[in-house]
Amino acid sequence: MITIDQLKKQYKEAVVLDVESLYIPKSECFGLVGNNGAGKTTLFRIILDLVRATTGHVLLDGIDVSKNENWKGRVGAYLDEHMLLSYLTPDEYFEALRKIHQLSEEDLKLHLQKFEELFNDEIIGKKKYIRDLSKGNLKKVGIAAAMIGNPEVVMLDEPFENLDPSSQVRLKKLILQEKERSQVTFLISSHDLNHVTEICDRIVLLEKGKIIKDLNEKSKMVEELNTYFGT
Ligand SMILES: Nc1ncnc2c1ncn2[C@@H]1O[C@H](COP(=O)(O)OP(=O)(O)OP(=O)(O)O)[C@@H](O)[C@H]1O
Repeated sequence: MITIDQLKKQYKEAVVLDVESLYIPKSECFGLVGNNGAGKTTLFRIILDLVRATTGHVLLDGIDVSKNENWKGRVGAYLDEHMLLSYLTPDEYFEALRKIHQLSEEDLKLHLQKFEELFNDEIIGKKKYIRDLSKGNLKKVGIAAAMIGNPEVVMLDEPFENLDPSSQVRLKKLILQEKERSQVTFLISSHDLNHVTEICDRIVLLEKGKIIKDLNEKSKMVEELNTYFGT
């Protein structure tokens, strides 16, 4: 589904990403881990064409994301709060996205029902602007927004960060449900090794922009990552 080939990102002399080759198949739950500055967000931003690679390319089912717009309706993402419209309430924001994705009111209602447990009665109908939400609740709005319109690929940067423990468990359940029900391909970057190893089929470890481990055996994942991070 996603093919990455000879991808390099350089800022002046500094090479911050250098991925020779990476293939992410449909419906894989792909985890990306690495220390601060390893290049995780840069990789996500290049896949979303928010940042242009210095060399190489990212293909989504053969479409070069930097040369063609046709992939955009198939991918949902939440990287940070800059992706939200902070002057709207969550209800207004979801309504705007409903129109963009040309969904019926019933479709949106059904979509938001999936997030009822995660929202914990803090998000919908509260007449609070997005800019005034707590960090965890902001994240919940962003994740729900990323998944509107049944995208085939969902990219989440640090989805567990700032969520309370029960919300973290609810989010894991939701991701696994969506993967089962709709064969969504998830790309998840995280510093939370427990969560990411629990839900991901495969974990790639980045160090200084390079892939140094590509793990897909559950038992080995935990052991190898704990050894690497000294946890
Ligand atoms: N616009 C930019 N100009 C110069 N360097 C940049 C720019 N954007 C990112 N970088 C550098 O690229 C490297 C990778 O950053 P990136 O944000 O991708 O790391 P990360 O793995 O997501 O880190 P973290 O875990 O801290 O979020 C860092 O050294 C960062 O300083």
